[in-house]
Amino acid sequence: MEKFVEILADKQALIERTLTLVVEKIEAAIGTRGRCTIALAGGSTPKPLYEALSTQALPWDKLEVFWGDERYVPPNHPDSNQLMARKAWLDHVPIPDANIHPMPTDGNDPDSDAKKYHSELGKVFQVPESEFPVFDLILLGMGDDGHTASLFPQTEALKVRDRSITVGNKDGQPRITFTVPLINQARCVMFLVSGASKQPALAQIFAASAEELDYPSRLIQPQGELWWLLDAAAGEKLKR
Ligand SMILES: O=C1O[C@H](COP(=O)(O)O)[C@@H](O)[C@H](O)[C@H]1O
Repeated sequence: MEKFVEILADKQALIERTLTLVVEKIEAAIGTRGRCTIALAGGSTPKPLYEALSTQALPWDKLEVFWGDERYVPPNHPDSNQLMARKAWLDHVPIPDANIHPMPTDGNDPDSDAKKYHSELGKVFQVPESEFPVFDLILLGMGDDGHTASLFPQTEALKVRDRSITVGNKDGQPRITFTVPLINQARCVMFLVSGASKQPALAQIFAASAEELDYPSRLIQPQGELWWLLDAAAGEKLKR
């Protein structure tokens, strides 16, 4: 793993730097492999990044878009990570619908929907279901509690090692999420973190030792590049 940590002056600088890196990674993947497989983060932090991506001229038909996690709500629900990314970015660029792979969340069976998405990954990546696909780029956020994707502290989802997709648990509510081994297979993982409320968790995640099950983002150690992109408010204490 190659690890990079950057602390940017403010949220705007964070978004601009991330935009540059994401465009570089997309172009490099398409140049090398003919397509780019990307997984998107939800939450509030990446929205301006997605808005900025919507203004770029990229070979959109070469992008295969997935989500790293999803709230278990219908796709038109205000909490849907898919809806946010579509409104901010995907609805504004000529990306074929077949290249957009939302997590199924409108049934009544999160376990079965997690299995369906696992199968969908196998088909798009053309790997047997027993193997973990290798994403070109996985975008992640981090919650104030150190969770990433829908891998929440002290939950069963953190221990899943035999499949790509599982059911997360946010205060008793199910979510669909990438598992740790799937994320760790990626060529590049980028954390995008903004705001002072993230400082306590970041201190634990960057500490020499801390309980991984309490701070799930510590479990993210990809075989490729790991980027931590922070604004000054989030990264202030890490500078000292
Ligand atoms: O619930 C979620 O939270 C995290 C962090 O979100 P943020 O609002 O603090 O940026 C996010 O990465 C995840 O995808 C989302 O479902």
